[in-house]
Amino acid sequence: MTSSTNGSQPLLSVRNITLRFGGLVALDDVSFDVPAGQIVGLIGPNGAGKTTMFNAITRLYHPQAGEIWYGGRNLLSLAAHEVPRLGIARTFQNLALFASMTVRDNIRVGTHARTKSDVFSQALRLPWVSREEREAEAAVSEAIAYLGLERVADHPAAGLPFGTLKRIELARALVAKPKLLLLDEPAGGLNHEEVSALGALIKDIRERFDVTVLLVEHHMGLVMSISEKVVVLDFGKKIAEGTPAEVQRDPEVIRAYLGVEA
Ligand SMILES: Nc1ncnc2c1ncn2[C@@H]1O[C@H](COP(=O)(O)OP(=O)(O)OP(=O)(O)O)[C@@H](O)[C@H]1O
Repeated sequence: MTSSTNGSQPLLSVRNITLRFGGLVALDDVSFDVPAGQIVGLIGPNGAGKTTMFNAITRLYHPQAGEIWYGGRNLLSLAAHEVPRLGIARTFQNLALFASMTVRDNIRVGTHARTKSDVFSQALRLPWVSREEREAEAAVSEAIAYLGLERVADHPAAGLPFGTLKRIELARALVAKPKLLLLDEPAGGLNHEEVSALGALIKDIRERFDVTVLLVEHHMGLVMSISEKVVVLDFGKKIAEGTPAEVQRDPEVIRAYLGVEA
């Protein structure tokens, strides 16, 4: 196994996570750190456990063992609904948008993670509620412009091209003002030009929004070109961790991908 080369503090620290579905061990004693400010790739063949790891971090799945530390808190002691308020946002492999809602309304859903108003304070029209609403609305418009969605902003999401839907999901994650952005196969279904534009976009997002990125992706060119560090899973186990160059020449990784001894 290779070592990673970084000096920054971890924003996310996954410690000895084991998660089983009945007899199937989807994650087997997996540990890794996501240093603050970095782009970290989480890769592995189909069924390796990548999405399961995202679902464990966001509390949709419940690991049987281990800890997930984020900014001094063990996420496993929290409920799923508490996670977005900590500044963790995600996109989904199979998109999770509301088809009949407009693009703008879909993106606005992401702002609920950052606002603190409830039905009572909204009903009373407390002054901070309208300020919060104005700020949220400005963030929605900013994300629409940043991701080039102005032309479709008032269209329903249904029927829009796949690449556009992916950008809408990204906009929805960004308006939540995340500190940690979990991207699940953002390049899936995109063409060659769209993938290279996406690489530049993810790097720009990291700078502009000051986020840390954990990226699940099958597109090796993308992962290797933008990640500072790559973690490799195979059949639920971590088989390698290191810089893209270290991981690419790791015999275990080559074996896992090619199915042959290196
Ligand atoms: N809800 C579930 N119930 C039962 N088994 C599951 C569930 N979710 C995932 N699995 C199983 O856990 C294993 C890991 O799946 P997971 O989706 O995390 O892999 P992945 O690395 O994301 O794969 P892919 O690259 O194909 O998306 C697989 O064997 C999968 O069938």
